[in-house]
Amino acid sequence: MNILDKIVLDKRKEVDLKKFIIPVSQLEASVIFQRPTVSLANALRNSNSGIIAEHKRRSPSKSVINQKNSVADVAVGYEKAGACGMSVLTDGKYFGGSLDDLLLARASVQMPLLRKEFIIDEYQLLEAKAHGADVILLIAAILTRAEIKTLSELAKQLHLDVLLEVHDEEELHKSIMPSLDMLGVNNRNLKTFEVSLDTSKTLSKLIPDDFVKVSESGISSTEAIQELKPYGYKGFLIGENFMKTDNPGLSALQFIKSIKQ
Ligand SMILES: O=C(O)c1ccccc1NCC(=O)[C@H](O)[C@H](O)COP(=O)(O)O
Repeated sequence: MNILDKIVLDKRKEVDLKKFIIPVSQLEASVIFQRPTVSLANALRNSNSGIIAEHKRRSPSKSVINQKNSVADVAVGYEKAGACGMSVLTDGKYFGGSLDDLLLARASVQMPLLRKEFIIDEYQLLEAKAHGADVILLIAAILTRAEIKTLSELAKQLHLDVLLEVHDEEELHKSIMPSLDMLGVNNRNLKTFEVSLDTSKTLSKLIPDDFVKVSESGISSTEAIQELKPYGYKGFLIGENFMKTDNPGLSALQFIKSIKQ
């Protein structure tokens, strides 16, 4: 069984249990649920850095990345650095994240927040909104076309942006539909965990111009950004490169400054 299959099996159990503990009515009644959302797609269209900076403690490919910095400090640092948005991993078992992380980030910054999660159920969209997310991630590798349609259309009704993530051509062809805002190409091969920017380069020409293109994973230098921009990428999702340092906000600041030079 591959890592995504394992994560999805655990996620199904987790979501089914959570529905009993916190009913939808309670999520919808929260004050934060009514908050107006901010579009990450628009922020990326109008930016010349395009950085989406991620809060990431650990991952299946790296057992320890950062256990030290608080999510609030990281969020404030990323916003001051000029990031277009922040990605907050909310999976506990594999990434050491939580919905509390999302809430703490929301309480600390105004920039668009992406709930980085393995979304398989409409309930998780309501949770995302009730914890301050502006954007949700849908991963083509774990969803059918019908599920992508249902989830993305609900997200749009909730005024959430949708970032759809693909790893290959087949996932891309299966997923394209008008209810998506951004198309993310993940450079990490989830079987080997190897990263290659060639994945973004190869798939870029197959992504229609109506979608904001985002390159995800394995970006560790400003040269990589300069290499990807001619392929039409407006967004760059970076986690480990910032989080592995003592001061992720400062690291993002230096990175963004050097892109703009
Ligand atoms: O990061 C992993 O090891 C991983 C494994 C299995 C599924 C997803 C995984 N990562 C999620 C992400 O998409 C990345 O955290 C994100 O793109 C940032 O990547 P990086 O800059 O390489 O930390």
